[in-house]
Amino acid sequence: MTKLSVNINKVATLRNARGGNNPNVAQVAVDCEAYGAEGITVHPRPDERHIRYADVYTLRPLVKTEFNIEGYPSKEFVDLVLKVKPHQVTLVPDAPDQITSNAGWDTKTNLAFLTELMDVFDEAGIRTSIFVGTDIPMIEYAAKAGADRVELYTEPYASLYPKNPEAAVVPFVEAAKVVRKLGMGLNAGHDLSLANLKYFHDNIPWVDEVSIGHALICDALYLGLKKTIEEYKKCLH
Ligand SMILES: CC(=O)[C@@H](O)[C@H](O)COP(=O)(O)O
Ligand SMILES: NCC(=O)COP(=O)(O)O
Repeated sequence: MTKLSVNINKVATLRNARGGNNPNVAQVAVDCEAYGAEGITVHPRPDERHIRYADVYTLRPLVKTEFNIEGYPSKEFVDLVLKVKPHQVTLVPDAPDQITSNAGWDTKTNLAFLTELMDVFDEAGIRTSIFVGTDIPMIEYAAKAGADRVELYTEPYASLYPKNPEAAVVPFVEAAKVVRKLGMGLNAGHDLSLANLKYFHDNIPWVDEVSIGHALICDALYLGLKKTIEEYKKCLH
């Protein structure tokens, strides 16, 4: 079964626009779970332009499904994750001022750095995931670093999908097969949407979890949050 983890960054973006507490990010997380989300993802960035470090502490006792914290492993981020102890931490190689994630790790160059981090999080009992592209050696080095899972960066799939779905998914199927062979769990995310999720899942039904934020929150403007989550879950069956 593939779990749907809702990334609530964009809910925080809207809240931050006025400086108050509307929408209430914590309540939205609770409601996402009530509507069927099997996880909540947050990606705190150094400028706190959406999810703030304080939100992460607030959310921890409220999230009853799976809490996934994504981000670049700066000292502040690692300290936050070790204090909050989510179910899963996903390491993403983003620069501090990056608009959004736009690549996976070079796991070969960063092998020593990532291995050390995997050890730290393992010791704290937190499942680890490394954000990677579909380049097979990058997946193999993520396994060498000791990651429990990888998260495939799906933006290249999402951008090619409207023109050529088959060509878009082929590298992801190949990468997903390697992940399975190496005995790691498989996550996927970035720009997944109601338009492209079902085809992705039909081709890679063994994906453990997808984390979806931007498109899902946009769809919720039209469909409402409950119906939106139900529609995304239908794509995963
Ligand atoms: C790793 C990843 O693909 C997502 O976490 C994405 O970066 C969401 O972050 P933004 O909401 O800041 O775009
Ligand atoms: N890990 C990907 C994620 O959490 C959400 O990415 P997006 O759907 O906002 O592009």
